[in-house]
Amino acid sequence: MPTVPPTPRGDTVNPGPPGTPDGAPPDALTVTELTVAYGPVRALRAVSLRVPAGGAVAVLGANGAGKSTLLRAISGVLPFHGGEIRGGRIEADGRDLRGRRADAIVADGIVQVPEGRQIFARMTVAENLRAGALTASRRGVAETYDLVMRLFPVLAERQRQRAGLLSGGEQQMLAIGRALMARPRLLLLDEPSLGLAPIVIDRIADTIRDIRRQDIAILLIEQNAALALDLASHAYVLEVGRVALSGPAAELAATDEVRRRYLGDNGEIDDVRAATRPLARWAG
Ligand SMILES: Nc1ncnc2c1ncn2[C@@H]1O[C@H](COP(=O)(O)OP(=O)(O)OP(=O)(O)O)[C@@H](O)[C@H]1O
Repeated sequence: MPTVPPTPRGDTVNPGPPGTPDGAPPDALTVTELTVAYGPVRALRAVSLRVPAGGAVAVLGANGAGKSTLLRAISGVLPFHGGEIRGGRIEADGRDLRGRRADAIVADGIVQVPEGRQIFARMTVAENLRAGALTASRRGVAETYDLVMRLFPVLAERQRQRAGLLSGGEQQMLAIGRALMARPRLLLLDEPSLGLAPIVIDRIADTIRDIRRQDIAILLIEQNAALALDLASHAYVLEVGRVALSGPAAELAATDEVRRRYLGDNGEIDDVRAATRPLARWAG
């Protein structure tokens, strides 16, 4: 798995990879004033956000806020009408993604784990994983496969099993593992906790933390705000297609609005403590 090399800041003789003026790696993703419409329905209005290299950013929002539309536009399956999306592999120096095909964007290093997993049920676990490597160069596939086996021991035990026989949590792990096989620089996660039991969500959350340690940036879309704010260092709140709030995750989690609307703070202080307990760990 390639990692983002540390870049010597301020070194004018060897500024490292192309990127920001101070030689830091370019952001994994920069979205500027993005506007997307479905016919007459404006789903996103001038949305701007960024995911730094190796960073984890969450997008929160109620049903219909535009979260899935944002991911679809980034991954190239939905054309966008206004604004700009830049990102991808470090060598591409923040490539403009307008008009690029979805498979080219995967090859650029931006890989989505779709909502509802969408694994190939009749194929084995190993075949699903290898399918994820189809757009990646052949070099390094075996190493990446080994990394996925280490990250997901449960998949290692079931490599020959048909994917349709896995539990919901295991299928989610397989979907994430398959995305990792494309060796992303940025992983787009669409509602990874959806429909899973709390104990399984904890395991998925641990895996997402492990992935962050591989220097892979993450953009996480979640309705489970407590989980998203726990995993991410920065978050954006979408409301009816616009960014209503953004900031460091721990700060957002402390705002009245986020507590009331997204963390279930209805004045019952015990519930709030339970919902925000993991945040204190991250804030510290
Ligand atoms: N294919 C479509 N055709 C027309 N309108 C759509 C389509 N998909 C989404 N929309 C509309 O775009 C807006 C944003 O939807 P989107 O699915 O991106 O929201 P979301 O935040 O992901 O919500 P959810 O979690 O319910 O999927 C909503 O008003 C929705 O009704």
